[in-house]
Amino acid sequence: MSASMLACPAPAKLNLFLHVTGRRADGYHLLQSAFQLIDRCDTLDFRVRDDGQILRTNDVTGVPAETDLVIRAARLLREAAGRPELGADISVNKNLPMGGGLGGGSSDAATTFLVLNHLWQTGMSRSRLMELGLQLGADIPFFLFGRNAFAEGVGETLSPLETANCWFVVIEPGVFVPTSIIFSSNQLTRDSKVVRITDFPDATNQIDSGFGRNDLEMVATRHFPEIAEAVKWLSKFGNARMTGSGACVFCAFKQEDEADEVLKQMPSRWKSWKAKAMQEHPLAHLTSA
Ligand SMILES: C[C@](O)(CO)[C@H](O)COP(=O)(O)OP(=O)(O)OC[C@H]1O[C@@H](n2ccc(N)nc2=O)[C@H](O)[C@@H]1O
Ligand SMILES: Nc1ncnc2c1ncn2[C@@H]1O[C@H](COP(=O)(O)OP(=O)(O)OP(=O)(O)O)[C@@H](O)[C@H]1O
Repeated sequence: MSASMLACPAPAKLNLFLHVTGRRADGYHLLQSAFQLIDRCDTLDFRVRDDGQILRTNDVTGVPAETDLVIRAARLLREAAGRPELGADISVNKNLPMGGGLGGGSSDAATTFLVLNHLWQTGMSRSRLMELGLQLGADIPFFLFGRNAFAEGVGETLSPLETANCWFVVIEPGVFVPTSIIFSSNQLTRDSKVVRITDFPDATNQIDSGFGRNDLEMVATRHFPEIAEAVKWLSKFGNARMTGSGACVFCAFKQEDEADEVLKQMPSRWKSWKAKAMQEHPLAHLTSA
């Protein structure tokens, strides 16, 4: 077997809103969130090996290969398939900031599951891959689900969601936010009222409605003033909020030129960019239901 797939995309996500509605006995939090795919991506290269070795072929700053979710996903898939002879060379080209709330590591892992399941011909269904993904991280099932979603549970109960075909301006405030610090804070409110998926506005009203909020934002902005500053600045142009557990901050716009205008005015101390909403994961076709 000498198959390969190069420059495979691992897109980012934004949490359009994120409510914490409770806490499970194991400490994990019950959430409700709208997950939106955007066209800003990491990319990964895969080359199949037949000697049972799974290797990362490049360095990723701050992520030793042993702890990389990509390597852990490949090993877990091989183990679940019971095929110890399967191997791969994988390179991970990072474009998404770590600890940014954009789900970069989770998306890299999901792309690994999708591509290796295809190249190795391990024949796992999408729902089986989602079960495996959840063992490595709460955001991974969403990227395997393949489309925008209303999420419940710890993020693993997913329903398809219609979202606006809009543009986003995203600010990287330049701080790394460890997710566990935000969730373990005693300042975090954990009692948001449970909403129904039908309460989420339809695609035409989403941008103006400003539905919901990100409950993690209050804690993150107290720990990291840089995030508070970015939210304050971007709020001049619309309904700006943080994604996931931070640090990135975003605002939606109906037209691309509105996003361009905001980027022109952006203070130079922040890295910032625009991205377009995507309706489908670019690799969704690689697996069946
Ligand atoms: C905040 C979100 O980004 C929203 O998309 C995700 O729920 C976080 O997902 P993730 O980064 O994949 O998180 P994981 O690696 O599974 O968990 C990191 C840590 O966050 C906390 N955690 C995470 C998810 C969740 N529903 N409740 C939690 O309390 C746990 O302390 C966990 O140890
Ligand atoms: N391939 C990977 N890319 C990035 N981070 C990885 C990867 N593998 C493991 N990690 C670890 O995961 C941590 C979080 O990275 P990630 O980019 O997923 O953050 P995030 O965008 O805040 O995620 P989330 O939105 O899921 O909270 C990093 O600090 C890193 O140690």
